Amino acid sequence: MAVVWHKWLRKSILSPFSSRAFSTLKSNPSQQIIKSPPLLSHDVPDVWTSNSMHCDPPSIGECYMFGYAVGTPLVCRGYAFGMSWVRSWKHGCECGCWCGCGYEVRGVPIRQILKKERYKYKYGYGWGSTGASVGAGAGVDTRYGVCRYGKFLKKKDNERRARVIDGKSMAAKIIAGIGGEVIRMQESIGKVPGLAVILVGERKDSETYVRNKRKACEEAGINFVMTKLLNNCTEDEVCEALLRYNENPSVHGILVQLPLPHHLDEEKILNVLNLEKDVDGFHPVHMGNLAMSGREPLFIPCTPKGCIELLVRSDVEIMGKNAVVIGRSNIVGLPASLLLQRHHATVSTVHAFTKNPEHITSEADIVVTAAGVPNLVRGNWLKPGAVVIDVGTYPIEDPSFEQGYRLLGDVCYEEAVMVASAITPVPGGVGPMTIAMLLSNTLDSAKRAYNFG
Ligand SMILES: NC(=O)C1=CN([C@@H]2O[C@H](COP(=O)(O)OP(=O)(O)OC[C@H]3O[C@@H](n4cnc5c(N)ncnc54)[C@H](OP(=O)(O)O)[C@@H]3O)[C@@H](O)[C@H]2O)C=CC1
Ligand SMILES: Nc1nc(=O)c2c([nH]1)NC[C@@H]1CN(c3ccc(C(=O)N[C@@H](CCC(=O)O)C(=O)O)cc3)C=[N+]21
Repeated sequence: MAVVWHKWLRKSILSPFSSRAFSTLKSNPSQQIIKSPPLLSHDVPDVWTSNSMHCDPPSIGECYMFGYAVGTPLVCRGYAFGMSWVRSWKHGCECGCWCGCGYEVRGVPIRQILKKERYKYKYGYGWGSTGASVGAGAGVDTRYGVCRYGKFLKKKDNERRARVIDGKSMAAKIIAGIGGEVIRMQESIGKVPGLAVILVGERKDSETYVRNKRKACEEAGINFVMTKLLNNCTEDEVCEALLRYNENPSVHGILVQLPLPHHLDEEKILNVLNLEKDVDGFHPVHMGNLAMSGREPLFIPCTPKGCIELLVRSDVEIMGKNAVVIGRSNIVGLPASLLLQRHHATVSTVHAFTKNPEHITSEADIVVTAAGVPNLVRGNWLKPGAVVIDVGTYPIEDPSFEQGYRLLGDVCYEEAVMVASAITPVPGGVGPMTIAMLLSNTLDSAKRAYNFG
């Protein structure tokens, strides 16, 4: 492979690098949309952390390279690029190299990583080359942190950075308000709202989300109960637990934590849930009412409701704006589109079969993305000044984090923050608001049950 690389280098050394590299990248948008497998490992072998000129890939994957390197099968999925420059002046020259890649190195999704090397020679000419570091893709450079490149390089970091929409503190305020209402309820009628959660299996991320829900309930004074079932439990066991909560008058909201293990029929189970306690708002009756004008659903799904709250509380006008929702799932994308439409936005949907998603997205004033694909939305997908709500939460194993994993959003944050006017972080954006909305739905349900205004 090194031989091919050198041939190509000789042929291309005089060609202008950057425009070619980026236009090739741009004209191949499909390379940017690669769905990652679930729960990945961080093991990048040492060979990728050396910066030698040698680059025999240890295994075959997909890789696309630009600049002074050839498209080569490698362990890097997505794309990698490398480029060199030589700038000469009267008595010397400057040269250097950049290399980087996107998406995945040995299955590890990463933000755009860049290594930048720069050399100055006082006399004569020289060239910087990304050498084997290009050949090796950015696996070499995962240690160097997040890059800014191309047009993003030109902006100063502290200028034009988007406002960060702080979902965590917004949610804390909402939960405190709910707490106040719970006290009022308790003092007037001696009752408090109750939330029941059914958790099947041992997914670490689900356990964290449920733990966060319990903690929020405790803060607000909402009674929290949970049934934990084994991964291999039967449908009947789940339904029995559901039926018990359906009948229990001190439970006003029931949530079956998704995803369920594959052997369980989600639709069948959710159909058992009492409509008046379906605080997730997933039942077709709630969705139907959400979709039809002039009707009010009993419950609005928590995540899309949280997205709207984030926009409204950040003073982002929705009416008359172009909104793009990436994803069309029953629990996030579809209800988010319906809700935005209710708020009089003009809504486009982008999904896995959408052609030119970056073009559609780049016309949006508001982008809500819920695909579950890390780094799907790049800086150049966004209209300058757009507001970005990143719903995506993609867990990747990371032993350095307390829970053993960390979360990635759908948006390449470091790029988007230079283009957007406001953006939600992951974590700390939509997630906490989802929980606040769950509590709000539970409070509403209890108020309805006790006819308490
Ligand atoms: N922060 C929070 O509170 C919450 C976060 N989430 C997160 O949001 C994300 C989405 O969740 P959910 O809706 O349940 O996921 P689903 O997998 O059910 O749906 C994903 C949607 O994204 C679309 N999609 C997938 N890949 C692409 C792509 N490359 N380009 C464009 N569209 C794509 C799919 O299209 P198609 O329909 O064509 O397959 C589908 O409509 C996940 O990361 C999830 O963890 C979910 C709930 C709450
Ligand atoms: N029936 C059902 N209803 C849901 O609403 C539901 C579900 N199933 N299954 C999974 C998704 C996902 N979801 C999240 C909730 C909280 C955070 C959350 O608290 N996130 C924190 C970080 C959490 C962490 O540290 O891992 C944050 O973004 O700051 C994230 C995601 C609800 N969902």
